Amino acid sequence: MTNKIDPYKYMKGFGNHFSSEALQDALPKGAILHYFTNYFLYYNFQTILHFPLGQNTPQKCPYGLYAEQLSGTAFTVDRKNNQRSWLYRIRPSVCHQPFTKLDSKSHHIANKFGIGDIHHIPNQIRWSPFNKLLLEDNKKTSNDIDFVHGLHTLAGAGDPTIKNGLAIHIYTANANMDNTAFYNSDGDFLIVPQHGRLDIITEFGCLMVASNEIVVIPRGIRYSINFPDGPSRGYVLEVFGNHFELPDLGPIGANGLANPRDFLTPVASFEEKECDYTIINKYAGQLFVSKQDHSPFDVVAWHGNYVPYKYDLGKFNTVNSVSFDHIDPSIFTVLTSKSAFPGTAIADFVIFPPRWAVQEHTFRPPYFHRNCMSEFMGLISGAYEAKSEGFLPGGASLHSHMTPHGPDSATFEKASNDDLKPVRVADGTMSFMFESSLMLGITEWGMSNQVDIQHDYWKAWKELRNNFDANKSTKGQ
Ligand SMILES: O=C(O)Cc1cc(O)ccc1O
Ligand SMILES: [Fe+2]
Repeated sequence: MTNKIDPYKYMKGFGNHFSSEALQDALPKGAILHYFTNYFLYYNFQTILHFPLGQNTPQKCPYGLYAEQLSGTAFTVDRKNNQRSWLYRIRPSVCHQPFTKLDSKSHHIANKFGIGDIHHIPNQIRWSPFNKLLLEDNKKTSNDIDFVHGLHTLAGAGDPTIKNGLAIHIYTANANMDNTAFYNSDGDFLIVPQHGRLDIITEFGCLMVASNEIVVIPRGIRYSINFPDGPSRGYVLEVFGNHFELPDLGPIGANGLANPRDFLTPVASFEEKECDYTIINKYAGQLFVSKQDHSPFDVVAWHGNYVPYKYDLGKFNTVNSVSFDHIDPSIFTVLTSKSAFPGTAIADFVIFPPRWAVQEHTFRPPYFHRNCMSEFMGLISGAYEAKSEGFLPGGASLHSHMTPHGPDSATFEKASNDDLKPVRVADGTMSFMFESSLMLGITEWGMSNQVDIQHDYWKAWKELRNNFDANKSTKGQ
């Protein structure tokens, strides 16, 4: 049995406490045993009245469902940060056979990010689009790589076992996860599809996620991904610590950047399916597999604030300088996963959306800089304003701690001489940055010949000439 509700309906809001029922009254409304006295007729009777009382664990749940809590934060976390959802399901998740570990050779997920485990390199690094995987990976044909097996860890720092750190994965895949679901115990996935839509079935409902949208699936939530457009590619930012939240707005005020009501969470939708089902779990960077005899997507109703959600990057409300100078890219932060140090993220998800550039007497593209943070960038479509060539959709770059970088020679030359009228920047393009306070290292795979590292990337800045003339001052103009 499946419910008749359109599975791709969404509820709006970020951090809301949602309630959703695929069958009417599947959420426990609570029951109160009420002693009712009718003085006129001189008899007492007892009745059960149904009130809209928010009970989570009634003695018996509606429709014979099981109640199950999914905690996204410790029980004792302060109320404003506490995240949990209650799921009312045909069977509790515990109905599965024991997990067994998958051979690490059967997948490409890394679990060690320490010194000596992966490559920490101070050079500027750029990868051409990750194209090779579908054809060459493990000699598989282009017909049989699902999302989990198409995941390749490219970079990372920290350790999921101490809930501190992040990993960056690239996926290229085309096969549906038939009768297979995945959940991650290590961290939350922020998925950036670059090519091809993701048709995602989750315990909370279904999401269709296209390029220029992102989806966040917090740890523990089970899901399957299908690829309705065939071979697909994208980036994944996994954070091991705090969940993603909207950045504070400070002097910007109460509105702007990613507006909360543009985040979409699916409505409840379920299937009652008895069949051989495989559950894959990423646990401490290893994959474990378990069998069960039914679909895990059997949640008939749920309520809570620990949920998957998607966001259309085209809805980002961009702010920037309307006078002069290039403002730091933190103005483009969509979501952040905070560390224990105020203002210092484990990972910020930052985008560079199409916008107007109007700054006067200003070098408008990104400046030359060295940063105490790691900057990993990817390109969804179009071209990035700081690079005239070589940074391509589906490719990536990494500029690590204190690694100098900035506009390439051609961009510098052009922007130093441009007529500074108001212009559209990056029309039709979308690039993004995963910026981290941790020092990112690159995995064996990220350095291997299965990817295309552009070894001449350093030449992007080679043509920057010495323009110095001690006798010539333009007074900064
Ligand atoms: O390096 C990059 O291209 C990202 C970036 C963009 C920007 O506008 C300012 C600083 C910065 O690191
Ligand atoms: Fe940068």
